[in-house]
Amino acid sequence: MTVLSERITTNNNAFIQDELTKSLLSRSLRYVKTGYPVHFTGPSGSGKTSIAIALANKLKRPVMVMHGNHELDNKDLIGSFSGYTSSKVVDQYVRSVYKKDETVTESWIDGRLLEAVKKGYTLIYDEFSRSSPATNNIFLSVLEEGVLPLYGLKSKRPYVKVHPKFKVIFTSNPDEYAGVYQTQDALLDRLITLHVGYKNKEQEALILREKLGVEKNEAHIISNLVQDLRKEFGKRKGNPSLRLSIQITKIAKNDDIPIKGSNQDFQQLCIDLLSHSVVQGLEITYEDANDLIRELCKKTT
Ligand SMILES: Nc1ncnc2c1ncn2[C@@H]1O[C@H](COP(=O)(O)OP(=O)(O)OP(=O)(O)O)[C@@H](O)[C@H]1O
Repeated sequence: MTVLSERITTNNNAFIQDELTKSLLSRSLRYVKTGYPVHFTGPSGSGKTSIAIALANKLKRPVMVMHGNHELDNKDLIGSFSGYTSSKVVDQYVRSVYKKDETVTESWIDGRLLEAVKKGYTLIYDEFSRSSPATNNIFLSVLEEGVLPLYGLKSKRPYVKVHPKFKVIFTSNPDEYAGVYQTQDALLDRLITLHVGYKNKEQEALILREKLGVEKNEAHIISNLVQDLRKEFGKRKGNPSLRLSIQITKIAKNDDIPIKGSNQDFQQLCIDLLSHSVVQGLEITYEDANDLIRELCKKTT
């Protein structure tokens, strides 16, 4: 279980807000505060999880992060019995009298959703569409009726009431819906879905500068290169993401590789980090992908 109790402070983890991001964050905060769960959707590495964490931090409650996956089930969400505990009292106050009192109780461990719902945490349900619809169904009662049904829990009450401060923020990648689980319309109908797209050149360069402390022209070289590659991709899937721009910048900075399109070490670094996605996305050979990346690097100088 991941409970993020500290606010993000280090520069590396800084959440950089350009005008668009600021606006998205303040609009989503308004919706969450009014009681509507927000769902950030967009391609891989576009910043969905980062904005979800930034939004959760604004709510100033403990934050719990849960990652969707096909094995997640009601036991993970509600909880389960983990075994038995027994206690024994032996009373031999009077030597000739032996009295034994033994109690055996099943021990229960709260699941993540139950804990968050009871304690009023902010739950980030990252990549929720990777979990099966049967698992996600439980969110319908939480969001609609404000109760969490306690299947399998041998308690007198069949549900717990949702804490008034409990909030949930969802993220998903629409590219992953195909071939995985179809997102349930009933659940989506209860969420305010906001699209998080790739940043433009300026936004991406700003993040590289402020997060990693590179010079303005260096940040632009990397953001231009990645943006030019995105143009080559057009509407194809697997576009190079902000995550890749960050990786290139971090490695170049860490290893003193000059961030210059004409520098061979820099070109090689870009080839190493970008060629696989270029081969997959553009369906070309590694040789062609390497040539393309090298040419685009040279253009950035
Ligand atoms: N506004 C921002 N400021 C600083 N860093 C950011 C910002 N947005 C995204 N990042 C960084 O970009 C990278 C990708 O972001 P993130 O993990 O949030 O994307 P994602 O859309 O959730 O990706 P995935 O779908 O692959 O999980 C991370 O390293 C994150 O720290």
